[in-house]
Amino acid sequence: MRIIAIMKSIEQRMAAAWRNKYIIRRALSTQILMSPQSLVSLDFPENWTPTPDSLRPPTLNCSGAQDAVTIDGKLIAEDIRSTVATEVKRMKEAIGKVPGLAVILVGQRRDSQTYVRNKIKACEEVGIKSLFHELPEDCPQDAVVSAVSSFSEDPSIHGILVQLPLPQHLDEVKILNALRLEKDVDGFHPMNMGNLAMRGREPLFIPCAPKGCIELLIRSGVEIMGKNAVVIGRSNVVGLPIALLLQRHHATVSVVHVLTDNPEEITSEADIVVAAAGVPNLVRSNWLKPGAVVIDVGTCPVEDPSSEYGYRLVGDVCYEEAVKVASAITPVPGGVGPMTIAMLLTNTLDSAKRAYQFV
Ligand SMILES: NC(=O)C1=CN([C@@H]2O[C@H](COP(=O)(O)OP(=O)(O)OC[C@H]3O[C@@H](n4cnc5c(N)ncnc54)[C@H](OP(=O)(O)O)[C@@H]3O)[C@@H](O)[C@H]2O)C=CC1
Ligand SMILES: Nc1nc(=O)c2c([nH]1)NC[C@@H]1CN(c3ccc(C(=O)N[C@@H](CCC(=O)O)C(=O)O)cc3)C=[N+]21
Ligand SMILES: [Mg+2]
Repeated sequence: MRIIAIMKSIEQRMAAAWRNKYIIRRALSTQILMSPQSLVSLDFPENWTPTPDSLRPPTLNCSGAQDAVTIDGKLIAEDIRSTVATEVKRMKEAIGKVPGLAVILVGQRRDSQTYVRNKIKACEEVGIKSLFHELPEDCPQDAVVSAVSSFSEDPSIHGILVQLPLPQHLDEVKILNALRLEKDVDGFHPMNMGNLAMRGREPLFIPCAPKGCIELLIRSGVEIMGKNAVVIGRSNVVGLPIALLLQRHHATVSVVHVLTDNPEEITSEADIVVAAAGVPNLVRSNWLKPGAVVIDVGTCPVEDPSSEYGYRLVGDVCYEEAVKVASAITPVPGGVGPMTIAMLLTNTLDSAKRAYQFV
């Protein structure tokens, strides 16, 4: 009996030692897992100046007595954009080429028009060439497919983005199939998603908003490894890839959706909450564990005659309540949105570097 007990205890200790070694090895290989070109960087860039807020690392399990730190996505995105600008300049000087992005917008959605405008403006600022192709709401399927196909053939274009959602009558799958894998800067191609999901494989591109969320967490000093993360939403473009990315960073991930029983109960167990449901103010204070880190991806346009374009953006998280409970939170606007655009720029730059074999 005694010998068995001793054997058991040695076995347990060995298992624990192995587990710790495994975790450390994993941490060290995170950079490889993510690959340098698929993430901007896991370290702070040299020219990054921390804000007073970001100097105060969000502490998990705090009492909630203090208001949450605001994670400034706009500031972090600006920093990434300036790094991209430097790289584009270096590329232009060395080989006389610049990255090119094609943006296809079908229809008249006001919010889509704003996002597309922001994307094109961001390209201009960093020296990426952008081509904007606008099509009417009622345009035939063939017209969209042929626009995608012609950009797929154009060697000066390294990224193609078809702004979603498309009008009802269009077949999203067929249209995105016309998009060359090497130019899928949105990361929506099944081959990119499959490689993101599988261990030991690397996608060519990681979807922009999910990649932006992870960058925000890393650059704010939030540890992901070993933490409970809850993703609200499971769409192909946001919820699913975020859940996959969090797993790559060794979080324990739950995904909550419309058919989930007691979503608030599950979410209130989370150290990290990523809300991507598209439901304004869905996440209330009772959904959150004190000290949780909250990333709000939701951008829901609501009528507001007093604002510039007749609407304003509302997040999935009730900010006023969450700020009292969480340890860190992203605002809407000024959180994930600007990061999504910054990641689009880095994906386009990476794609051009790959095309010209420029390091
Ligand atoms: N900031 C940014 O850069 C970006 C913001 N967005 C925003 O993110 C939000 C989500 O986008 P997207 O994924 O495309 O939206 P979808 O409508 O495609 O997906 C929404 C997901 O949320 C789930 N969901 C909806 N309502 C609830 C609820 N009450 N409780 C729990 N889960 C719910 C749905 O569940 P089910 O699957 O069961 O239907 C679905 O999986 C939108 O507001 C969008 O505008 C998107 C991209 C980038
Ligand atoms: N193929 C495709 N790729 C996308 O990446 C994609 C898409 N379709 N369809 C819609 C969603 C939404 N999305 C946003 C991008 C920028 C902001 C953004 O810049 N937001 C700013 C404010 C915007 C404003 O000026 O109103 C902010 O949150 O601070 C928001 C949301 C990308 N999406
Ligand atoms: Mg949708």
